[in-house]
Amino acid sequence: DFPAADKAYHNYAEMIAELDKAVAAHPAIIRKTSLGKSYEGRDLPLIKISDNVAVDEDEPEVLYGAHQHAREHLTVEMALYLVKLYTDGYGKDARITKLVDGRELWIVPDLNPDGGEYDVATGSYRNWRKNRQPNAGSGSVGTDLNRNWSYRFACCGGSSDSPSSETYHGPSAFSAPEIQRLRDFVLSRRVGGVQQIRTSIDFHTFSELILWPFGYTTADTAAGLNADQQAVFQSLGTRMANSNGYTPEQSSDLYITDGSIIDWLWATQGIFAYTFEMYPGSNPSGNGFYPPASVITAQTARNKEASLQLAEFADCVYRIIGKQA
Ligand SMILES: CC(C)C[C@H](NS(N)(=O)=O)C(=O)O
Ligand SMILES: [Ca+2]
Ligand SMILES: [Ca+2]
Ligand SMILES: [Zn+2]
Repeated sequence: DFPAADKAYHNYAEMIAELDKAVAAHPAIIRKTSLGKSYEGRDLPLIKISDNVAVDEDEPEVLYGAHQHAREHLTVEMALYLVKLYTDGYGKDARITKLVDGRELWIVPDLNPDGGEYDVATGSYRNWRKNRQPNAGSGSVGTDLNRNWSYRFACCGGSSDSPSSETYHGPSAFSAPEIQRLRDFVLSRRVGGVQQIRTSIDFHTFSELILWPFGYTTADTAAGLNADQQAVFQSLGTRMANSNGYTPEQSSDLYITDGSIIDWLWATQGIFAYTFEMYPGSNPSGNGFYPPASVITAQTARNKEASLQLAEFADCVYRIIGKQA
């Protein structure tokens, strides 16, 4: 479990219990199902929040994801914050109510439960990043889930071929079961050949950044990402950054990554997908991946406005540059 001082962070069982509490309290608007299982067999919970939640209605869909990287525990707290925001606010806050009535909101609170549990298993942090899948022919364990997506997989020096590396991309794209499960869910949201999910945030820590595609190239525009689309990404990214004080930039401005989730979500599904790197902004005296539990409330609420904007623009993201699709 987490070190005693950090007990306010939710371990896997506590996270599941928190989700079940929300479902019990608001059954008309929230439903918990599953993406399937992690490598070690843990359930990967999938949350849907919407009016008539059991019905697939013709409403723009939004995906919030968290915890691809094990040590980035604050992102699980961010996902739980969003669950509470959209359920406790329903029927009370007009803006929240309008979104829950007019959108279908998907939240994946924990894509890497095996890594997260391993990181805290001894009561002292292990600084673990990857999943817990063994690598054939190697003593090293784990694939970097944010390098295992298939778009431009291992193309450009943005990941490692070495199983012992923190950014090991895995033996092939989609080799990690957790990534297969999230891929399958996103593909299942193609209805009549049209992807219903319009916008997405993948939460990470740290550095306080809002990042948009592409990660695999420093070029602002490229095949599959034209000037209008780049302008949309930049405009919405900047607007969200104005609300939370993060720095908005193209993902590759930080460093080149290949096989990342947002490149796949955009290039293959046309989803306006962002990576949020949360608090802290820089590496303090300690370890930036383990901020004290005392910051959870402020640093999750800090992303309220941006999270709502992402959902509000999901009906037509091009509106933000004054255009239609
Ligand atoms: C999304 C990219 C550009 C940054 C991310 N950084 S993290 N969250 O692993 O420290 C990563 O390396 O996956
Ligand atoms: Ca609905
Ligand atoms: Ca729908
Ligand atoms: Zn990360």
